[in-house]
Amino acid sequence: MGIIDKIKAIEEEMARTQKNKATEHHLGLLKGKLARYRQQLLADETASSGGGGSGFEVAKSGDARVVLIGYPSVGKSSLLGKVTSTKSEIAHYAFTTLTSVPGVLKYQGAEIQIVDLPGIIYGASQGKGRGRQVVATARTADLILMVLDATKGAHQRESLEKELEAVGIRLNKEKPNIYYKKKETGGIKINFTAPSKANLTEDAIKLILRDYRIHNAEILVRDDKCTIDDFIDVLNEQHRNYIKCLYVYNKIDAVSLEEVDRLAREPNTVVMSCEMDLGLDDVVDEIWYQLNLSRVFTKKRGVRPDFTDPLVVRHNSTVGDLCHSIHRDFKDKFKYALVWGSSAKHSPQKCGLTHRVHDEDVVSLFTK
Ligand SMILES: Nc1nc2c(ncn2[C@@H]2O[C@H](COP(=O)(O)OP(=O)(O)OP(=O)(O)O)[C@@H](O)[C@H]2O)c(=O)[nH]1
Repeated sequence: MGIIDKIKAIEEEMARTQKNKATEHHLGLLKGKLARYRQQLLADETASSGGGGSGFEVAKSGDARVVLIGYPSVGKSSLLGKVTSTKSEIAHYAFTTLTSVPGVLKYQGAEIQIVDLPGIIYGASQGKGRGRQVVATARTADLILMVLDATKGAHQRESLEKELEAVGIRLNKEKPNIYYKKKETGGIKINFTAPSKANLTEDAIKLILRDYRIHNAEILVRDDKCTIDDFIDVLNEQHRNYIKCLYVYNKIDAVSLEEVDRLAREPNTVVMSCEMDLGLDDVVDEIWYQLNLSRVFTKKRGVRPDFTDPLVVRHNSTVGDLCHSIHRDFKDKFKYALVWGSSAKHSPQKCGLTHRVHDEDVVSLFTK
C-alpha cells in the first residue's frame, strides 16, 4: 500500500471511529500515525523534486516576509497591486512559470516582502500538484495573510486551515509547552507538572511513542491544557511551523453591512474592498502590528538621527542583534551604545550588547 493509500485508510478509520473515552487512545494513535505518514509524503516529494520545489523558492528580502494564501479570484493580485510599490527584481525569473510576483510594502521605513502564492494550496497534504511548493514557501513566512472572499461561506477558510494544519503549519498558536528529549537508554519517563485537563495521559503518550519506535525518552508536560495533538506536534517538531495568521476578507462592497460587521469582529481579522479602496490602510496597519517589528534609528555623534532610514529588527531585539543586522562582525568592534527612547532609563542611557531596544529608539553605537 502506498503512503497516500495509507493516509486515506487512516482518515477513513478516524471518520468511522466514534469519539469517546473508550476510543480516545486509539484515535490518538491514529493521529500519530497520520502525522508520520504525512510527513513521509512531504519528505519524499521534497527529495524527488530536488530540494523543496526547484525554481520556486524566492529569495527572502526586506525586513520580513508576508505570504498571501487564498483561493483564486479572491483578490490577492488586486491587494498586492494596492499595497506594494516596487516589484522586486528577483520576481521576474523566479516566478515566470508560476505567474506570481512578490512585491515590497514600504511602511514607515521598513520593507516588507509580500509573496503572492499561486492558486490554492488545496491538495497539498495529499501530495498533489503545486501545493507542496506553495506550502514550502508558506513555511518561511513571518506572517500568513489569508485572503478570503466575503461573499463566500466559511468553508473557504476552513478548508485552507485544514490544509495548512495537515502539512504542519499551526496558525496563531504557541509551541506546546512540553519538554521532550530522546535518550539512548533509561526507558520512557513521563511527568506532568499538573494533572492534565485535556485528554493527554501517560498511556496515550506511551502508545504513540511505541508506534514511533521510541523506547527511551524524557517527557515533561508543563501545561495542563496540552492535548494528544500537541504531543504529536512536539514529536514532529522539525516539521512544524508556528506562524501568525491575519484573515483578510475582501469584497465587502458586495455583502450586507451586518455581514461586514460580523466578519470584522472575528479575531485576527480585517475587512476590505480593493475595488472601493476601503480598509486597505487597516490591512497595512494590521500587518505591521502583527509582525511586531521595531524600528531603531541610528545617530552619529553630533548629527541628528536619520529618521527616514531605520534599522528594522524583531520585537525584543538587543543592541547585539542590532549590531548583527549591520554586519556580522560588528559586535567584535562594539564598545558601548547610547540609547534614547522608551527602552532607556535616562536619556541617553549607556548600554551594552544585552540591552533590549524598543520601537522608535535612537541608538548611537561606539566602537573600540
Ligand atoms: N466586488 C469586488 N470585486 C473585487 C474586489 N477585489 C477584487 N475583485 C474582483 O475579483 C476578481 C479577482 O481579483 P484578483 O485580484 O485577480 O484575484 P486573485 O486572488 O489574484 O486571483 P488569482 O490570480 O486567480 O489567484 C477580479 O475580477 C476583481 O475585479 C472587491 O473588493 N470587490
